[in-house]
Amino acid sequence: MAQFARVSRSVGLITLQNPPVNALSALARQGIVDAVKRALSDPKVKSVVICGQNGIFCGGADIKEFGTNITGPPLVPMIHAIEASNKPVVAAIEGSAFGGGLELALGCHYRVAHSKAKLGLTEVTLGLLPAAGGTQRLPRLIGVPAALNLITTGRHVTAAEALQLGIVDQVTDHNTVDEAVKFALSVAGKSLDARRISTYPCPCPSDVDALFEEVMQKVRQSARGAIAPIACVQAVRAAATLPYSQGMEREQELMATLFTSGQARALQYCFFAQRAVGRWSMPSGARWDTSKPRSIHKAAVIGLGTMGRGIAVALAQTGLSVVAVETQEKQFMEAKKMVSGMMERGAKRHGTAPPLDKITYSQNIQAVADVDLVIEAVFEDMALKEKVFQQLSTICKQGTFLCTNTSALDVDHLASQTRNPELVVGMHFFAPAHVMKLLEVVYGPRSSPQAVATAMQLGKKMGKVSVAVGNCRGFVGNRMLKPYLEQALFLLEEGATPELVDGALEEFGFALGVFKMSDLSGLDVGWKVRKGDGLVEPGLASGPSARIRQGRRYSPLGDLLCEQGRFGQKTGQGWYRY
Ligand SMILES: CCCCCC/C=C/CC(=O)SCCNC(=O)CCNC(=O)[C@H](O)C(C)(C)COP(=O)(O)OP(=O)(O)OC[C@H]1O[C@@H](n2cnc3c(N)ncnc32)[C@H](O)[C@@H]1OP(=O)(O)O
Repeated sequence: MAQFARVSRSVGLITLQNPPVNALSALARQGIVDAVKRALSDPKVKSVVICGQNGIFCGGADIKEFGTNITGPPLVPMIHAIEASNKPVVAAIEGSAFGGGLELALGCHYRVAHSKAKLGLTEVTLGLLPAAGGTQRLPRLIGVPAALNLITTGRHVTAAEALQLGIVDQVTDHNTVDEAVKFALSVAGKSLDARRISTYPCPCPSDVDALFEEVMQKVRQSARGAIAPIACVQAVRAAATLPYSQGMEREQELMATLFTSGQARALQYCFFAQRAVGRWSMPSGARWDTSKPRSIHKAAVIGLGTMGRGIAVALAQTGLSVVAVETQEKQFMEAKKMVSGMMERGAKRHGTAPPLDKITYSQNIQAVADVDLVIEAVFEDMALKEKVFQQLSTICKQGTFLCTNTSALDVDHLASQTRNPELVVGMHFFAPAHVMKLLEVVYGPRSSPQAVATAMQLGKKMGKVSVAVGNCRGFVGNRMLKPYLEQALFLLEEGATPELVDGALEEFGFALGVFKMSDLSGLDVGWKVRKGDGLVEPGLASGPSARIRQGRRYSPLGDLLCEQGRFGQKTGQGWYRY
């Protein structure tokens, strides 16, 4: 799992070989330990380069090993042995160096990265902390504030930023291993005293207490119930206030509390689940690996209400040309302003230019004639959607994929309104569509594998976690949401306020409470669906009997709000007043 070779006469080249991401499994760690021993004991080897095969340095510890009886050499002593080596060790970073992979690189004396490489201590995203010395070495290398930022968020930095921060010593556009070998030759025989990060003093501001107090407050607010970011701050605090060896002890102690936590297990489950959904299949036997998607360059969005606006922004941010169609004058003018504002705010956050020129607006549905894919996002009304699909079927060029953003309606019925039902799938986004990661790709019995593959690929390109689901009322996402919404309403009937329920959910870790989320999505959509399901019975006498529908407990509170025209943010009133 790690190959050793001598190159350029005096450089020991250790190549991690554990596809697909060179994760540090027990065998890989054993391979590294053996190869390092060999390099250090070979008198012809004057310096060492560690790299990963297939253009990726290392994706970190092997997450599949977590929760199992971990065997093989542990990471911490392995990295210490590399750092303690009296021959210079250079990490050649291509692709990714994440988690334990970056910690391995921080144990090396030098780091050379390819310009396209990404680096990060990503453990926090898996409910952990960088427990192979990462919380102790990174602050010593780049300072406490920058290290806190990286470790508590797990964000990926580019090679350029890593160079600026001082994480890497050289960035190259050429062959990284060749450059690292050259580098290794140039530093052979030089003193390593100033290159062992664990021996550095931790650069620390004078008022450590105030700094950590402030950071802890910020992290508590943004982490919302997550325990790993808090432990990350505590571990970095140990780096700032304790000698290295004691800091390491603290790091291990904190990791032990996280390692078996429910949060870590859930986040790791989520990591693999998000990858598993990419391996979709259909009842016909069509699969992700046998279905070829088509490239989409130009797309259209029909209907610029709450969802349509978000979808248009998400498509434009992906770099696609977008035709945004809204036939109602008032909504059209409002949407144009809102969409531009959304793109400007997004661009400001990312320090990029807003892709305003990617969207052309029209009040005429004929404007979609030459697009590769249409996403219909008109109001949740079957008759209206039927009409739109009939029109699209005649207007669009041959082969255009026709997608619906319906949250519950029958995709197959919509397909039957078109000449080419095989081109029809659902692309169901969640509000706000330019932010939320989940995308349901809904296939009907007539959807072609290519239509599904194309929608799945487009979703991935848009940064979404795309999940292929069958065609049934509410699909999967809204079926999961239903009991959650129901229980929230029952809490109101039992005396809670929307604010109280939302507060508890947000404290638990939800980005938005259920009532705020419903106001954002629009209450009228669910109302329409409930009417379609025969659940809405206006004018019923109050009291317990009115609260049983179709044999189950039912709360009409959402319906009562909608009867008053309170549809959420878009009407200025919903569960809250705006
Ligand atoms: C007491 C114990 C002490 C331990 C102390 C040390 C602790 C260290 C903690 C860590 O290092 S935790 C791991 C940190 N690493 C990460 O967060 C990186 C996770 N991976 C990624 O972000 C991405 O996979 C990638 C590396 C950027 C590659 O992305 P890409 O889109 O190219 O491919 P994917 O589809 O995501 O992955 C391909 C394939 O590889 C599997 N995989 C990825 N990373 C790991 C990993 N670290 N361990 C095991 N398996 C990994 C992934 O599941 C995919 O597999 P599949 O079968 O094809 O689904």
